[in-house]
Amino acid sequence: MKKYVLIYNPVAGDAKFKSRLDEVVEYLQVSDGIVLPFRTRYKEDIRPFIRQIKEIGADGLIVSGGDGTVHQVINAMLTEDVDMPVGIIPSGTCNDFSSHVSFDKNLSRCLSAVTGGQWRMVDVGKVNEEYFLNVASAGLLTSVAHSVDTSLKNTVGRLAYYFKGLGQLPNFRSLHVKITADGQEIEGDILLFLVMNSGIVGSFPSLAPAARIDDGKLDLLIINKCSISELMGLFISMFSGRHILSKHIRNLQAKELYIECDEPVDSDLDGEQGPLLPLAISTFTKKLKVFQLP
Ligand SMILES: Nc1ncnc2c1ncn2[C@@H]1O[C@H](COP(=O)(O)OP(=O)(O)OP(=O)(O)O)[C@@H](O)[C@H]1O
Repeated sequence: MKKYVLIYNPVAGDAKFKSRLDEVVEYLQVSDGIVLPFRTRYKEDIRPFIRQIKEIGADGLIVSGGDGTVHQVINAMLTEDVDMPVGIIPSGTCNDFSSHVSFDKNLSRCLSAVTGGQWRMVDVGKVNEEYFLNVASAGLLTSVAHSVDTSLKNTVGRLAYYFKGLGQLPNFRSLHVKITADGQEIEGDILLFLVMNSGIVGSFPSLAPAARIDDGKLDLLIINKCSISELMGLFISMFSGRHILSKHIRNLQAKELYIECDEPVDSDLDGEQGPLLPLAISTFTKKLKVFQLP
C-alpha cells in the first residue's frame, strides 16, 4: 500500500476543492493507497507540518491550492530537506506552474499522475533565502497582483489582474535598475522584469519562448520604459508571443542574477509578496521531483 500526504488550501480559487475530498480519498484507496490530509489555515502552518511528515516516509505529496500554496509547500520541503515527489491539484486563480507541468483542473488526471508513480526532475530558483518555482518579478505587475482584491480575484479569476492592471496604467512609473546576469551588466529604466523558470506567467502561455523547466537556466524578460500606448500594444502581442520581437523587450538566459534598484521596491515570488530589492537570484538544477502523467 502506498502512503500519500495531501496538503489542501480550502479557500484557494473558487473554494470548491474541499467538496471533492471524498473523491480524492476514494481514488487513492481504489489504487491501493492511503492518504493523510492536512488543511491549511495560514501559510505559516505549512512548514511545521512538513517537518513532522519527514518521519512518515510517504510515497508522494499532493498539494491542492493556488500558486501561493504550492510556493509555501515547496519552500518548506526544500528547507526541511524533505525529498518526495510532488503532485499538484490546481485550485487557485492562475496555477501557472502546475499548468506548465501538465496538471490541469481534471481531478482524475492529476491523481492518475500521482498513482502512476512516474516523476521528473525540475529546476527551482532561489531569491535571497526563498525558493521560487515559477517566477520572481518586480515592477508594474507586482503592485497589481498584490493589490487585487481576493474576492474580485476569485470571482473573475485571472481577468482581475488585467482589469486592475489596465485601471492602474496611468499610475505606472519606471524603475532604474542595474542587473548583473552571469557577469553581463544591464542598466536602465524599466517598467517590469520577470525572472522565469517556466515560460508561463500570469496565464500568458509563452512569455519566454526559450524557457525550459529543467535546463539549469532562468529566463530574464525586461520591459523597458515605454509609453502607455506602446505598453498596451506589448500586452496584446504577449498573447501570441510576438512581444519578443519588440524593441522594448530584452530577453536572455542566465544561471545567476543580481538585481539592484536605486529605491526600495517590493518583489513578487510565484504570486506571493517577496523581499525588497536587491535580489540575489540563483538556479538549482533539477532540484525537485514532480509527478508526471505516464
Ligand atoms: N483555511 C484558510 N483560510 C483562509 N486563508 C487561507 C487558508 N489556508 C490558506 N490560506 C491563505 O491562502 C493564501 C494562498 O492562496 P493560494 O495562492 O494558494 O490561492 P489563490 O490566491 O486563490 O490562487 P493564486 O495564487 O493561483 O492566484 C495564503 O496567503 C494563505 O495564508
